[in-house]
Amino acid sequence: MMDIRVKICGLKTPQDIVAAADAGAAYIGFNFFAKSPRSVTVEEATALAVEAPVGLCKVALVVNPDDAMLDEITSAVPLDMIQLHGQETPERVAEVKARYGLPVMKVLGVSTAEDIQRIEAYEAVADQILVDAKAPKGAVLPGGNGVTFDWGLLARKKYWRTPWMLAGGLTPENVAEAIRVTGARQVDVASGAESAPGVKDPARIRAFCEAAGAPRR
Ligand SMILES: O=C(O)c1ccccc1N[C@@H]1O[C@H](COP(=O)(O)O)[C@@H](O)[C@H]1O
Repeated sequence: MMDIRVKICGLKTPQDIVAAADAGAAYIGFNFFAKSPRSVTVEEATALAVEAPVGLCKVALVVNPDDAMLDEITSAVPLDMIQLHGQETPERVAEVKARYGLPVMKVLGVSTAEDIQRIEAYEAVADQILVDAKAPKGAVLPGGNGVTFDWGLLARKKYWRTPWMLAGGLTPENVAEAIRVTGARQVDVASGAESAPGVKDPARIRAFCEAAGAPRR
């Protein structure tokens, strides 16, 4: 069986990074959305990223960032990928890729079949697509809400032009079923690996990676 690549998102402490690396995660995410309980400052992310084990893909999660914000983050934090988690257009995705020379993962929220069609326009420009649940109406956060969507919608998308990752309410308890239904080879978790909002739980990180089928360390 092929290994699944896991992203643990919203890491805030050196212990979180050790737990993710030991559990076999392939990606770690630093969240720069200030309203999130998982957010870190540029200084905090820099300190975490410089100590992260070589080989872990370090991802900056940003929401509708302007160039000034991205300039500040990318000039300080050693990063491997930018995750655009807002309403960025395909043109903006291409612009960010060209300006910063980093792979870009564009997030698209899904709740209906039409949302799946919207993905196509981004496959031509993004290096990866992250498919997340749409945020509930009135939610403060555009992601990280712990809500799932109908995974059957994704099972019907047969052809992908670019690597993609599944997110949205994934937990150690449901991730194996989500992978089975969608055929995802990469999965992402934020709240499902926590004991309280913004507090990662090493046991849940380990359980998530094991249930997903991440390579054992
Ligand atoms: O995690 C957050 O707080 C967050 C805030 C703003 C945008 C995105 C955010 N998280 C991303 O959303 C997915 C799904 O989260 P969850 O697992 O349902 O809690 C997560 O993997 C992050 O990439």
